[in-house]
Amino acid sequence: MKVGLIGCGAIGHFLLEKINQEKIFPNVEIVSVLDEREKSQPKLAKLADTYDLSFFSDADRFLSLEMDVVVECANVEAVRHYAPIVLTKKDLLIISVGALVDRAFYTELESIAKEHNRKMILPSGAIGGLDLIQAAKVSGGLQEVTLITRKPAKALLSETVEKETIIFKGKASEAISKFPKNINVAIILSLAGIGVNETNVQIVADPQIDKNIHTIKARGDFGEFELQIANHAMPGNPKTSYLTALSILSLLKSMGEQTIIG
Ligand SMILES: NC(=O)C1=CN([C@@H]2O[C@H](COP(=O)(O)OP(=O)(O)OC[C@H]3O[C@@H](n4cnc5c(N)ncnc54)[C@H](O)[C@@H]3O)[C@@H](O)[C@H]2O)C=CC1
Ligand SMILES: O=C([O-])CC(=O)C(=O)O
Repeated sequence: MKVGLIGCGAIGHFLLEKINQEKIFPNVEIVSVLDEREKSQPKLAKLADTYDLSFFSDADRFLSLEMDVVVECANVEAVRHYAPIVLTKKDLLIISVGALVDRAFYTELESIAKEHNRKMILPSGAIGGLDLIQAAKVSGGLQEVTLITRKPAKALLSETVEKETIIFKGKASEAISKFPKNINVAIILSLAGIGVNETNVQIVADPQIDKNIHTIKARGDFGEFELQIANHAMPGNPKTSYLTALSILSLLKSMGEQTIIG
């Protein structure tokens, strides 16, 4: 399976290391990277050489390559900009799912994917339990979903705080507009569950912790559910949890398999 990346920061580098260098999947290879913000040409040339791939800052040339799936690991603006065009040509895995908070945009992407017989693939990212949330809502019986995200204060705030501080309390739709690089998890949880206008979100900046801790609580006809994930950060980006990159790897692996789990 040939993979293209949009964005080559902390997640992109990790995927290159695991897939192209360690070759953890025999039939998967990253063949190309688009990173329009990376202006350092020598750095690009070195990466292209190290990982044996093509590097582009031009989307048309990137998309003209043969690729089975494009993995977005850039940011929500990149999704808004590239997703409609990518989905006319390739399957697209989106990690900056915050861009899908806009219902009209999400519907537009779904209809482009349908028209061009492409798939839009949305990993669980830095959280888990989405299998349960989806099952719980399948016939309408999911009543309440809450996400409490606790991150190191320096990952969320430019100013210092002395003690834990609730910096946001509201719905997922508002949370992502205020913290687009920190709370994509609220949007994937909403898409799996009861939607961005119904999912409750609380964000806590905590100067005492060094992990990204997400607690999900749900209630419905199935019963009650609570799950807490204490994530290590990605080397290279304290805002991003390591599990996010693992969830992309895991989905890429499952795309080549016959059995579906979960
Ligand atoms: N769904 C989830 O659970 C999570 C999602 N995320 C998302 O993943 C994204 C990537 O995370 P990291 O790798 O840690 O970020 P990063 O900041 O280390 O890397 C992002 C890369 O994207 C590139 N980029 C920015 N705009 C671009 C554009 N328009 N076109 C092409 N490349 C562009 C930058 O140059 C940079 O190299 C985050 O911005 C966030 O939106 C992060 C954590 C959890
Ligand atoms: O990585 C995390 O723990 C969560 C995150 O940044 C996001 O959802 O955007």
